[in-house]
Amino acid sequence: MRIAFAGNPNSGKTTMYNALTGKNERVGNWAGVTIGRKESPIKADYANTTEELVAVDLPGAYSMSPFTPEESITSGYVRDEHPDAIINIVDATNLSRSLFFTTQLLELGIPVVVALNKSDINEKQHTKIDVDKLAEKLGCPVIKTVSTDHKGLQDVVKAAVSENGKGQKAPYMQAEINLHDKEAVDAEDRKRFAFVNKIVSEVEQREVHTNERNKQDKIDAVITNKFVGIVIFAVVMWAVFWVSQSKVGPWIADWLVGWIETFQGYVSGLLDGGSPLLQAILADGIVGGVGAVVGFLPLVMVMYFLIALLEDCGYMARVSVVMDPIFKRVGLSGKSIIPIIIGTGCGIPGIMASRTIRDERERRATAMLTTFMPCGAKIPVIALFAGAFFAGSSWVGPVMYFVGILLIFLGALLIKWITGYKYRKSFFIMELPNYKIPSLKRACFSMLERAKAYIKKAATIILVCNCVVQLMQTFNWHFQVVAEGAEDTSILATIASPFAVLLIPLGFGAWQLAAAAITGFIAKENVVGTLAVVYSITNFIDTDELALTGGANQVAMTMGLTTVTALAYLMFNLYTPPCFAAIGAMNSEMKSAKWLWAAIGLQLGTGYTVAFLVYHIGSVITGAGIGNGFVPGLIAILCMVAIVIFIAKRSRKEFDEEYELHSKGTGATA
Ligand SMILES: Nc1nc2c(ncn2[C@@H]2O[C@H](COP(=O)(O)OP(=O)(O)OP(=O)(O)O)[C@@H](O)[C@H]2O)c(=O)[nH]1
Ligand SMILES: [Mg+2]
Repeated sequence: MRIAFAGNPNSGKTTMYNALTGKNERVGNWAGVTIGRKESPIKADYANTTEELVAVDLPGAYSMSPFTPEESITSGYVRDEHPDAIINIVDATNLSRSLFFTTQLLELGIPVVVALNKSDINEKQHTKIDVDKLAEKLGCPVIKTVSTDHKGLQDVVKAAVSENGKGQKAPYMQAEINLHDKEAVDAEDRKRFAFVNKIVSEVEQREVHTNERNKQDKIDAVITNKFVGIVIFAVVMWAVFWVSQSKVGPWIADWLVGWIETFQGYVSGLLDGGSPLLQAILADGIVGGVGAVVGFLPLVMVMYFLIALLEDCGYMARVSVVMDPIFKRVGLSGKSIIPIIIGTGCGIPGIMASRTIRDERERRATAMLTTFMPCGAKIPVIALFAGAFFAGSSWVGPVMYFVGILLIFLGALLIKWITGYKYRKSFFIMELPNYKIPSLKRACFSMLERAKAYIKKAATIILVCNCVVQLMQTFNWHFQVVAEGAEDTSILATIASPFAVLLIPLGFGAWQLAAAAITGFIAKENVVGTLAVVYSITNFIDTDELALTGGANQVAMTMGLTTVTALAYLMFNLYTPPCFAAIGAMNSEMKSAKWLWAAIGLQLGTGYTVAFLVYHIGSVITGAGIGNGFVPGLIAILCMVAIVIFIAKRSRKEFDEEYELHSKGTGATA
């Protein structure tokens, strides 16, 4: 028997699902946490039958007429796959809104059991709901539950089992209307609301006590204030970074890296005098590769832990509200801020977080732009260049984040311009959940969940690629070990050289730099490791900690970059496409080859243009005059601009035609 869990967003479906199945699916104190359907058997101690009961957790929905991809998953599932029963999780603190959906579910002919969840909050607020009367009005069993305390869950499951196969009479039936006729649908919805409100007025008794509500409203007035809200947000994010990047994170990282170094030394010792192939694969490739990633995994994890706390207490939902007006100007959504923040840890979970954005165009644009925000893997690259070329100046890091934000806004404007956004309506409905004390346990789970995406990348792509790069660096095309001083005969050098030519207009046409940038697409942290190896400066760069350990001047000299070209190269690495794993995540979120290629094109173009501008403008400012390859570089950029204009024109035309057709169809005037 399959039991579907359906209800409004943030009503506690996943909490109940986790309690009944023993799973650990993501729970969060904001609407739209669950984005896909999940299935698992209900534990035997909750099921009073020998039959196997399978629980199906669904994304939250306000209505059976889908408005978002998540809502269509839910309505599609209950309508087309006919579960044997539906447990409708109702947020008891918001009865009238929840029952709208309940009455729609009751029309489907599938047995429904209503779980009046969060009834603990109602008790605290002295709100009384007459359960028997509600059950009678709805024509289905109604049971009070507290999912977080596992209260009432057994009864709910029992009721669902005993309703199986029974007929229920829908209390309200929608008239036959044309579902494409917006006005008719609106009129029907209003009637349904009136019906629901009448029930609520009969079964619910609210004690008018506005104190607590007022307190929350007062806090919200400050936190979501247009100006103060942004300042608070900046301070909160600064604190998150400070704790995760310079306090707790590094302590744990140092400790872990110590262990891995010992292990790497041990493996190298075992292989000493053995085959260089094994040495390249095992000690440098595998152990070194994992070490590089594990080195800053703790930083990312501590950050995710703190973000999870912020989400759970209800703050992140407010941040979306504060940021919405700003993001809306450039055609994104207030919710875009969450992927961008998460993306500062790792682009993959960041891109995945864009899934909760309702509008498809906004969602794709967010997934496309999120990785302009420097991720954790880019921090070692920034640190190396700051150390070697800018005397460790503290402005380098913040400037890179600032430019990242700027590029996100500019990119969003460009996408808005290309896609003819002005014709489209944008909605922003973000319910503000109640504030609550965040759960440490849940923050741990959330942190592990997000870190998993990251670890998976480390265990697969980075590991394999690191091995391949190590091999390509160690051997030449005759598969002989490359002699010292002849590094430019290695496989890697010969592959990277043609790319280096393309980089001359950016001020860094050496094969070593091209090779490092290429390995950067595998994983950005590779840039540092590859530079260390190709320039034989491993004595100054710790390839495990990916950090400059001294000799900043020698490193700068060996690389042969000026401060201007170094800055151009750094920015090129930061703002060109992210690593392959993140591109893979982009692909699965965008679900459109056209958008994916557009994203890669945009990122390549942006990185190239930024580096070009920094190099040539920087050269002029520092008195060196226009740099090398200005004309070919300019031609390349003008070609890119021409392509963008061409695409924009074409898509504009399509939109104009579509819009004209649409306005004629509905009789509206443009
Ligand atoms: N006080 C109280 N809080 C609850 C209860 N059930 C769930 N919550 C909280 O409600 C919030 C939302 O829970 P989820 O299980 O993620 O809600 P959901 O319905 O799956 O949400 P979406 O996936 O976004 O549709 C979390 O902060 C839970 O801790 C309950 O019975 N009482
Ligand atoms: Mg959920």
